[in-house]
Amino acid sequence: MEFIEYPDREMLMLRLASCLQSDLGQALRRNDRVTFSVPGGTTPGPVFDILSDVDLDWPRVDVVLNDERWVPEDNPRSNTALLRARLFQNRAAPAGLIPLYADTPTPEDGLPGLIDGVSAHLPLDVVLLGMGVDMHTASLFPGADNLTAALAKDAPPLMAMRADGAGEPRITLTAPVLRAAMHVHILITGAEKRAALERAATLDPAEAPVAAVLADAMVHWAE
Ligand SMILES: O=C(O)[C@H](O)[C@@H](O)[C@H](O)[C@H](O)COP(=O)(O)O
Repeated sequence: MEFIEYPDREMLMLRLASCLQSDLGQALRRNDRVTFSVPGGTTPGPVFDILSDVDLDWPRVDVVLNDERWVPEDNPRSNTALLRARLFQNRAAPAGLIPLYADTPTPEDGLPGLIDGVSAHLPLDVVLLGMGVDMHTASLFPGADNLTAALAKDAPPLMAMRADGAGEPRITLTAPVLRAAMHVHILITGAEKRAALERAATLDPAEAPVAAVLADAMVHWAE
């Protein structure tokens, strides 16, 4: 794991966007199309704003969320809506979107079609992840009913997850798919998440799911 500390959040977002642009550009020189996986949540918006206007062959980039809450795009909790508002703008507007939501009553009903869609774009080339203070990443939550299955080497690429049993239904990329990416970046801010990340580095993924992807990750942090 490489840990990079930035003097402030503005510099963090600028330098991380530059790293991602470089990794994506490298992948585009090797492949006709590249797959870029990104988080939802409240932290990555500024990186998306910067990335949306960097010089890349965006029509050859396919974007897939790390995870999605099982809500339609008109719901304020939708990560897909976040991407449309903050990343699929400017030069990045023509990038492809690999869906992680389908209009079915439950995630389990939508999974087969979504798995087909994601599988056609594996392995991931560049992954940006967030992390919660509980050391979850994507929707791989400590204590989730099927976390063991989502961490297993033979996990399917996507699984339905619930944070704690009856929690909000979500769909998440699983640990082996995230770990197999050519470049893995983790974006965290604040002292609490730094402490949580340092703790996660000493724990098993069953207790700290982010530990499943730390080994080859580049962690980007500012206060
Ligand atoms: O759907 C989501 O919320 C994300 O994919 C999730 O894994 C996120 O990265 C962490 O929960 C951190 O979220 P914040 O950036 O809001 O702290």
